[in-house]
Amino acid sequence: MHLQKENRITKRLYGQCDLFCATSLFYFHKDSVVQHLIHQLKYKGKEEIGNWLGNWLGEKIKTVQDFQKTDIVIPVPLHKNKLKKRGYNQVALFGKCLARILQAEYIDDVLIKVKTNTTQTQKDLWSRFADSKDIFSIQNGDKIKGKNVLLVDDLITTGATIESCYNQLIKIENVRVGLATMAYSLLHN
Ligand SMILES: O=P(O)(O)OC[C@H]1O[C@H](OP(=O)(O)OP(=O)(O)O)[C@H](O)[C@@H]1O
Repeated sequence: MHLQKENRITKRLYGQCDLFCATSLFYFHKDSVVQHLIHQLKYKGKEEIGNWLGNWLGEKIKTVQDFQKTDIVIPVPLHKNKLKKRGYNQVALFGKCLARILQAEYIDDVLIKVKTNTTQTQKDLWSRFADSKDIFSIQNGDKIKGKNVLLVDDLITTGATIESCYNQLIKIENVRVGLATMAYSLLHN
């Protein structure tokens, strides 16, 4: 997907997010190995899976011109309560690997999650968008002024989470946003 500037992700987010690059390492299907992997990473303490997936995707995108434009990698944040409970952000190692390989900076104190939403996983499309609105915010915005930011997450389903993050990031002057995720769900296509 990383080789096509227009791909399933940019099409899904068309009109919502204008991205300088977008890719996902895997497609996500219910009851698949990928679902199992992400489940282990998120809920079973297998944090190191993020490293492995980050290196894997990093090696694929490091020679692609659009991804080379990345200055900063920013993870979709967890709310502080969830971070405390889980012990780690499941996309942190993934993002750090991508930052290292793309020779970019990893920054996790600009985009923050200010409201808790209930897990997206059990919701219909409308609720996902309604509940994702205004749950993120920006602090220390100067750090990303004029930069190309690669936003990273584990999974895109409807794109509501990404759109909500995107809308915050572009509030900062001359920020451009790209996207890299571990998996992309075809469920809502
Ligand atoms: O594209 P979307 O429809 O927005 O869904 C994708 C989002 O849903 C999940 O988060 P969730 O808030 O459910 O995380 P949790 O499992 O930690 O509660 C996942 O980690 C993505 O961030």
